[in-house]
Amino acid sequence: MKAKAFENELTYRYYEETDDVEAFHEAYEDAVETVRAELGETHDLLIDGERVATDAHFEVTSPGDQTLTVGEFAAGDADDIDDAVRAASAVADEWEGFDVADRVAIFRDAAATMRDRKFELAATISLENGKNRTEAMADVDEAIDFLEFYSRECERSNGYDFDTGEPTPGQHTRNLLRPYGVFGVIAPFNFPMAIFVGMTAGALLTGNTVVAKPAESTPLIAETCMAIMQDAGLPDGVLNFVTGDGPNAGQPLVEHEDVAGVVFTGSREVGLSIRETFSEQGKHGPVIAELGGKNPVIVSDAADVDAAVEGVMKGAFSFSGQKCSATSRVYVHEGVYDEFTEALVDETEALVVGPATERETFVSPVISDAALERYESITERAAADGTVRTGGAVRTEGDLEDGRFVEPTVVTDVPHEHDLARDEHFLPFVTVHPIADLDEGIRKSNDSEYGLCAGLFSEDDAEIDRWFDEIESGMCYANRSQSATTGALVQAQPFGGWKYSGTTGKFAGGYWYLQQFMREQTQTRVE
Ligand SMILES: NC(=O)c1ccc[n+]([C@@H]2O[C@H](COP(=O)([O-])OP(=O)(O)OC[C@H]3O[C@@H](n4cnc5c(N)ncnc54)[C@H](O)[C@@H]3O)[C@@H](O)[C@H]2O)c1
Ligand SMILES: N[C@@H](CCC=O)C(=O)O
Repeated sequence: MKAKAFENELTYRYYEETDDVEAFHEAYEDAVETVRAELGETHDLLIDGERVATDAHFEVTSPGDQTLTVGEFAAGDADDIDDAVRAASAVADEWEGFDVADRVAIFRDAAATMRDRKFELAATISLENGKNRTEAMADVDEAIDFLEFYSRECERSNGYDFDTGEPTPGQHTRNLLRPYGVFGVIAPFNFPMAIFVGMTAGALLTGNTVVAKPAESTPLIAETCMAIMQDAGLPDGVLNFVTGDGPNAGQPLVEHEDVAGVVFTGSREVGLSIRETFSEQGKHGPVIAELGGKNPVIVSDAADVDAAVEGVMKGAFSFSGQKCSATSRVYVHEGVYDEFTEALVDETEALVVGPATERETFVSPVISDAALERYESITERAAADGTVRTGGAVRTEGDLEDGRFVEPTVVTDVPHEHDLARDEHFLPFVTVHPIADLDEGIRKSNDSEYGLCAGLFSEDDAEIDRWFDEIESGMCYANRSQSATTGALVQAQPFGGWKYSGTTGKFAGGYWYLQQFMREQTQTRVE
């Protein structure tokens, strides 16, 4: 059955197709200047529609230039979380009672505002989390797509409310999905707009109220999006916003007795600990968690090697590998291993490492000092236990001096069983391994606790069919030179993982996502 067409927001592609790429760059660069001039403010929480100041604050600086203060943000704690959850509980019945058309209208209005302000939003993302301009705009586009797609799905299903008829005379029946109550939304830094907006809208459109906590390194774009949704007409208390860190704001949110469900995207460790907490507390509501990946790509001897090199390079190094979907291990048929590896090294060495806002930059900064230290540690181990074919150094020259810049790194000669090829590093770091045949590639690809994204390069249809059948992965891409494993589009490529890459087996941006935020009820009235 064919799904109803959905038009994705594809901003950069639109400018390319209309032969007006220069206009894209000018609009973005103007927006960077405007946003930069407004950075450095102090930001409060939002609870019950009111701005709430805290005594303690934390500073966020730009990863590409740590002398640039993005802002001072309220350090929310357990008391703030309690106030926010109480506010969300107080309006839960009222919000559930909203007509689905009225809820949808609010989120469509928010999508329209984001569309109008997309260059400002992309510039904010670049300055706050270090994404280059095309990656930042893709983040904005995906947020708009989530709002439009989830709105369409709520409308199409009449808010998941069905008149199930009169099965026997006099029994009038209705089957519907109803919200759980208050949802905690806990977001990661790496898609600070799309994932924050997508999870928040998922919970709210389905009639839950929300307390949202963004990642501590990206509160500004989250606050901007929260304000857009609030201004689009959300009643006070329906969406509450608490900035702060994991232990002091995230953990109390998860543990709060009136929080019925949590939607989380982030590391496996934190996601599983949230599920554990729910289980220990005897909570019955859902923990919808999208977690990490260790995404394999197979390059067969029947591959277009140039396409494979391009796909792996983009999959591994876009946004400096800080994507759960990043290509991180490549299994290459020994017949094309040398050709592939040498070309990958050449292409990687041609990539520009630089500030996110520079036009030529491909490899932008990494998010934190911890990420920088992790890079130093894994590249040292790669040099000791294998061969660093290119990369391996922290870059500090010229205008990179005040940022956290590292070289994209290609490593060979570490065994498939090595930690470097098994653990998620979330950095521009890829290992390449020779294989004898597709069997070995599939076996090694599947030999992982993760199952998020996978790629195959082969011109042989029988190999592709077999790989689709046998690969243990949520997202499977064959011959995708635009990126071997990253860059899913809402509706056509719903995003999620198997095994430890997710807790529910249902994917964001897909047809079975929203139902997770609701529980079923059957009503029978005898007249
Ligand atoms: N599968 C997906 O769709 C997907 C998408 C994006 C990122 N990710 C994963 O996210 C990770 C990177 O993001 P990150 O570094 O922001 O992840 P993280 O787990 O460190 O943090 C995510 C969020 O959890 C909060 N948090 C931390 N400790 C907490 C606790 N004890 N209780 C409650 N909340 C807590 C953080 O403050 C942050 O808001 C990677 O593992 C990546 O693979 C997965
Ligand atoms: N949805 C994004 C990844 C989100 C996680 O980091 C992609 O498809 O690349």
